[in-house]
Amino acid sequence: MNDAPSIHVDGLTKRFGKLTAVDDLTLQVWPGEVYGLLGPNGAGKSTSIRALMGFINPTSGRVGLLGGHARELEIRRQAGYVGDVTLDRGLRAGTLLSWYAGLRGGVPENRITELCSRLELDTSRKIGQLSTGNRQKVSIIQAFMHDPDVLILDEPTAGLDPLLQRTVLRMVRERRDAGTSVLYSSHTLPEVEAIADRVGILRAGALVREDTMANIRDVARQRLELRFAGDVPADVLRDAEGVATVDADGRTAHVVVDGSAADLIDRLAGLGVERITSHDDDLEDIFFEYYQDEQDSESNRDHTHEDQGVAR
Ligand SMILES: Nc1ncnc2c1ncn2[C@@H]1O[C@H](COP(=O)(O)OP(=O)(O)OP(=O)(O)O)[C@@H](O)[C@H]1O
Repeated sequence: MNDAPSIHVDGLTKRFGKLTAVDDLTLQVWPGEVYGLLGPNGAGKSTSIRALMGFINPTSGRVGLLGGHARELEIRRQAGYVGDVTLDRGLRAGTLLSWYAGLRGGVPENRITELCSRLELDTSRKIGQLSTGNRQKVSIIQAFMHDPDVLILDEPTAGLDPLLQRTVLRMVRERRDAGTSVLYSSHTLPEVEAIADRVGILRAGALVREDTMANIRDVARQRLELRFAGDVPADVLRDAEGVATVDADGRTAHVVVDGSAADLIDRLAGLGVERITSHDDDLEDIFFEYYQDEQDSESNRDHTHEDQGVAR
């Protein structure tokens, strides 16, 4: 890992009237890392990202990209952003992409063609005639076309079908492997789980948990369904390390394990297990804990809306 983060947010606070949208947020993203910013609607993800991009001024705290600020042209040239990108509806997609290429100091034509074909974008159509998903593709292509050193992606797969979502995740991984720092905001867990090396959970504007995806997986609960050839050896299962609960139902046992299932699997040898099913909701438990509380606190928050004149 390099010794300086490419993206840093230090004590960022953003208030809109009485509403604290972002509350003392601190995070760093290192070269070659994807940082997943996860949180329910209204948690403050977009506001943090807008401040990071220099579209709005922080109430307090500091933000930085590549040792400078996103408002500096040289820094902006090395950054890619997907989020509130306003696209000129009257222009053809191809013309707009060429214009973006010019802003970036020139991008080889075949790079743009390659991205358009990966995302299946028809560049001859006018932006105003494109569906939401196709407009999102234009936004993604302009962000990736110049192989940026930092990528700030605010819900980049919004409006895309599952196949294209996977293409975008693959594109993000390719940039990450090339050393790009990626801040990836999403409100869906499976997406963040699939892409992030580290994850920060934002709730009511504050970071309530930050950890590596690997650590979160290590402590996450697992729900296993074990089907035995004969009776369920419930006592053996209960004795295994990490096993929280065992429910026997005929020849099937429903077992909840905290963390590693290694000891349980060792003990199962020779006990006639015919089938093991793992339910993929282990991580969701962790996240739902936070989401649940968020719904309560959201309803208590003061939603004073002020137009702060977002600059683009
Ligand atoms: N210009 C603004 N004026 C007033 N309130 C605002 C403004 N922009 C955002 N907010 C409020 O700040 C809070 C955080 O919003 P933000 O858009 O950052 O959340 P988010 O996590 O990105 O949510 P989503 O997933 O829905 O995009 C919300 O309560 C929102 O209503």
